[in-house]
Amino acid sequence: NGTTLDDFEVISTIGTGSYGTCKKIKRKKDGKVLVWKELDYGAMSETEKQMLVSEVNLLRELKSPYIVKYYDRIIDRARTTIYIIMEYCKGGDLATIISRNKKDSVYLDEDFIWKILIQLTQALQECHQRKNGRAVLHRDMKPANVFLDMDKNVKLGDFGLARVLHHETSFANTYVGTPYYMSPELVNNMSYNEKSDIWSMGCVLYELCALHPPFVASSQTELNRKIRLGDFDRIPKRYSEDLNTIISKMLHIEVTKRPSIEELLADPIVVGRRAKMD
Ligand SMILES: CNC(=O)c1c(C)[nH]c(/C=C2\C(=O)Nc3ccc(Cl)cc32)c1C
Repeated sequence: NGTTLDDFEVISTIGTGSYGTCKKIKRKKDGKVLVWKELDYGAMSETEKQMLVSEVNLLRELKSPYIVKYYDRIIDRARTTIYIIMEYCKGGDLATIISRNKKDSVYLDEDFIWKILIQLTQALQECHQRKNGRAVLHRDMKPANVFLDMDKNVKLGDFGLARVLHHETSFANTYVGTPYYMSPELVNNMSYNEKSDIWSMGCVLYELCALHPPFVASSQTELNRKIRLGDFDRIPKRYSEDLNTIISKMLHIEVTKRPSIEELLADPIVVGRRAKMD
């Protein structure tokens, strides 16, 4: 592709994480506002670079109104940096929204939470539909990886990139943040599967209601114990039994009892709510 860095103007830096830096940019030819993620692959092994390439290619394949749109990529060999150009999500990330509402002690509206529930489920449906045999598991669904566009529609971001960068050997593995959203099967060192994404989605939706994760502890060991037990308080009473029922189903500690994406979308409660929204 003929895209170069000169085709864009950097407006501001949005965030910096273990993955690299996210910047708000403007495309000069038409003024369109986008973002790019700058990833320095200088310290990556050949394997990690291959993984990064395949993750970016997967991102290109995923087409859903509820997944951040991939536009292009630029490779600057002189700076060993890859720039991944994606859509701008004006509403920001759910982690910021949750912490702001928590600070102001303001609960989020139930309708807003249902909209996120339904759109996140549809985003995962796109991921789990096997792409040429490969299911793209998100692996790192958490409030900081769920974004909103200017109409407050969900944009699921940060796919396998997180996995590539948390690849044990890369520097990015300097462990940041507590794994509140780790599923029981992962705590028990079993394999990650589609149902693990359902569990994480349940944690995100629970946190949107309660403004804190379902399982909180001051140590990893204590957190693992709580996750294994699977006991959590009901979401605040201002929220309906229907919402509590659906979120509780997603947080079933037994993988087999946890609904799949298809089962969630076919659940009468979800069907009923979607009918009211469309
Ligand atoms: C407080 N959060 C923000 O201000 C914010 C805004 C306005 N946008 C973002 C993030 C993204 C954004 O705007 N587009 C994105 C595409 C992919 C990924 Cl992984 C992230 C983004 C963030 C974190």
